[in-house]
Amino acid sequence: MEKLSLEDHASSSPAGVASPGASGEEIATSQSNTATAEQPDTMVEARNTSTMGWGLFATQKIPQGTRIVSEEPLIHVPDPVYRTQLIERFCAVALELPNEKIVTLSRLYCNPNVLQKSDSGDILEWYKKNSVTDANGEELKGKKRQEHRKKMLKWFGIFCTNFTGHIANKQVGRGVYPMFSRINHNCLPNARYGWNDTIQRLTVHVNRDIEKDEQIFISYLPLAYDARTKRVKSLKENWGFDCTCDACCNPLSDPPRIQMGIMSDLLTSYENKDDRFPRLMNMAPIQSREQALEMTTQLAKLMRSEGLITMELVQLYKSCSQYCMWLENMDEAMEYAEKALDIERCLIGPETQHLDENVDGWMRVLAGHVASPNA
Ligand SMILES: C[S@@+](CC[C@H](N)C(=O)[O-])C[C@H]1O[C@@H](n2cnc3c(N)ncnc32)[C@H](O)[C@@H]1O
Repeated sequence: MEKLSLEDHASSSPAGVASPGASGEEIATSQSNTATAEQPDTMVEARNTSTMGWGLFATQKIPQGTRIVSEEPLIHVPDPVYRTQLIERFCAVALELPNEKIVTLSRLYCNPNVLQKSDSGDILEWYKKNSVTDANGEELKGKKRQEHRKKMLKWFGIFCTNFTGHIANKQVGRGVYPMFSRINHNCLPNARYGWNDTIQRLTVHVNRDIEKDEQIFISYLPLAYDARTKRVKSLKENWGFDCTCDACCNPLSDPPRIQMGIMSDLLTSYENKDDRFPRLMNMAPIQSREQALEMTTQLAKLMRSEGLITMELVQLYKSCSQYCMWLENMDEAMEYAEKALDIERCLIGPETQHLDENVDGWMRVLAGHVASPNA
């Protein structure tokens, strides 16, 4: 794989600091982690940090593109239509979980902000309609039933704090993963996560070389281009913390992100043949494939110089490749496709059959076009 040249913007937290974490409980991550051939279970471990509760740390140097986590869900809840349905489904699934899984779940962090006022009442309603039994099959009554209900509310809070979307066994749902749940946020993440439908696992890959004892970070936010104030607000509202990452503390990191956002919106306007955004911004719209190629190349360059190695970058290189093909520059089309493939492999690994438009598929289209250019 081509070495992606990145500036090292890593923010690392002190390793092994003995101070109370968000959850304040000891965990043995190597037990909860499902190791695979690609994932030695010694490569990363959860450690307490001084400011972020638990975090995931590298126990050794890790080369860029390495899969550091590959997990099956601890719990899977089918996607609901509304909140009450989520609670009903969660309670039903949680009740069936084997004890060791409940123990693992209950050790994870619970962000108190995630629970809504109505949740406690909705759980009470569920308990009114359903019988709950103990390990011997005897129905829980009175105080025991009440205690169980309180625990259920806590487990639900933990679930809401840590779940991520997935498609387990062809069913769209939400899953909690023990190792993944310990990864903190950074607006300049050094890792990327995603559900891999091909191998039916949640995977995390590092997007640059990682030093021993460095903390692993993902981004909790969907878009890298958002400005600092927007990111800080969203993280506070949804995850309950004040982001103090380098990008949020340094006002100079804002102009490139804002610039990237504008470039991305201009490109979207061109692709959608909708000039409202450039008119609103009083900017010249993109008018030709040559201009679109130029702007996409610049945007990709800016992302790389900022250290943002994300799936957006894969899409940008793929678009560059597409524009080059339309402009009948097949050599460059292939070069951009290879760059896209390099980054896709780095962030997902080779198992990408589940993606509708993976780069392998695009390369086959390119090869077909070279074989019969007028097809
Ligand atoms: C999914 S958990 C991550 C692991 C968590 N730190 C733990 O102790 O298990 C998400 C929570 O971690 C904390 N967190 C994540 N990133 C953080 C950051 N950059 N700064 C401070 N707290 C952070 C917040 O409390 C957030 O709600």
